[in-house]
Amino acid sequence: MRWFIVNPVAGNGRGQKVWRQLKKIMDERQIPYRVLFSEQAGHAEELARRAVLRSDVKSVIAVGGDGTVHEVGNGLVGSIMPMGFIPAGSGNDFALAHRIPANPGQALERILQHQVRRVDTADIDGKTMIGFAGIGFDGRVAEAVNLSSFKRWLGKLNYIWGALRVLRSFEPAQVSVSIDGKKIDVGGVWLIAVANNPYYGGGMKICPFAVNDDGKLDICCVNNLSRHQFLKIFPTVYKGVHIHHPSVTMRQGKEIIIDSDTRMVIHADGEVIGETPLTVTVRPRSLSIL
Ligand SMILES: Nc1ncnc2c1ncn2[C@@H]1O[C@H](COP(=O)(O)OP(=O)(O)OP(=O)(O)O)[C@@H](O)[C@H]1O
Repeated sequence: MRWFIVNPVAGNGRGQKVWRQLKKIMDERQIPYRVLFSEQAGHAEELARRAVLRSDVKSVIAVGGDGTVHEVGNGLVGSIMPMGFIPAGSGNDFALAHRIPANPGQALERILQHQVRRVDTADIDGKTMIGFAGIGFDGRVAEAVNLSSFKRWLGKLNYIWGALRVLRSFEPAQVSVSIDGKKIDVGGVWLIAVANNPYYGGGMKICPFAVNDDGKLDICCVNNLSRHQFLKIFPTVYKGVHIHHPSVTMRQGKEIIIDSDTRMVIHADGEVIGETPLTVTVRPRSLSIL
């Protein structure tokens, strides 16, 4: 039996609408399933953990946005239970990275084919990042977006709205970064992104060469920029050409330890999970996806 974990509030209620379409298809084709709705933040992870303990569950299908992928993935990581994803959120970067169709019927079709792949995730002090994480500016953007009452109306523009809002007050920090044991001190840091997938923030190609089963994390560090310069390179991230800017450094590694002189917010898959200091460690091929 397949379990659907539906976030009804994802994408301004799109989760609920998408579920109605999926239900119709599953019922018409008489495919056995069970549906569970997440009732609050963290609930989808708990439901996914429950599925892992059952021998009658063939796959767990997350219906929502990247936050739902984050929660369901946290519940399944380390197990062999495959995760399917039907995009119904506002950003859907996981879908973009895995070429999952935006059309719910087509995305379901792919899941029903049940082709399992193992992908890397990363541990961040006990929490799991599925696709991407960010420290600094984009942590603050995730915080602003998740607290905002406009979130439901803006869709993909959320992140741009959040970025413009945070830009006014953001102060870069002095950061120490250790990648696989090599430590460097970096001044004027705006953000450090760590990624398994190229996309985040609703289609920004922050780490354009990230590969999700290579056992390595891609790192993008942006530092030493004025507010004006930062605003200027921001749009170039959509095409991934920001990597040529002298203030952008790209690296790869398996373990990244970051500390900063002032508090920096951390997000994983768009969900705020804490503040610096932090240790990010790759977990090679630790999640099965469909
Ligand atoms: N029943 C619920 N009521 C309120 N919040 C919920 C409920 N179920 C899940 N959540 C929370 O909803 C948040 C947003 O979910 P999700 O990220 O899937 O959608 P989204 O924000 O629309 O999409 P995206 O992250 O792709 O922009 C998550 O933080 C999740 O914990």
